[in-house]
Amino acid sequence: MDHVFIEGLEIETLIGIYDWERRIRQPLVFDIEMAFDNRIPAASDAIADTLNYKAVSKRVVEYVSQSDFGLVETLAERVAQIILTEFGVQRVRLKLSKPGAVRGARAVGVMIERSAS
Ligand SMILES: Nc1nc2c(c(=O)[nH]1)N=C([C@H](O)[C@@H](O)CO)CN2
Repeated sequence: MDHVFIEGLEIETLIGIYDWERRIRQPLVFDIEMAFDNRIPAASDAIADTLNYKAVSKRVVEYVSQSDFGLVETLAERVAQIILTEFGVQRVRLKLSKPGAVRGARAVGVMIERSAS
């Protein structure tokens, strides 16, 4: 299966379960893989025939930067649903990393894979 991907998309937002986290903004990093048949846009060489990674990135930044969830799990699910429903993607794999949240770890977070129903 072919994919359009977005790697290392860093977005600052309000996220976390602790009181001190409710008062600051923290960086999150998104790695996103979206199933998409590469042969369709390759046949026409037209941006209209592809899954536009710039448009998806813009929408994810807009949503995440205005969100204020406690858990990374909740945010990951919401972003995956936006990609499936608003961009007509059949399957999305999403890794949400919270760098610096745990001392000694480069990042922690979740990885999910969801399909359009
Ligand atoms: N599975 C999760 N574990 C934890 C989360 C989370 O969102 N999902 N969040 C926290 C805190 O907000 C943490 O990131 C602060 O350092 C702890 N565990």
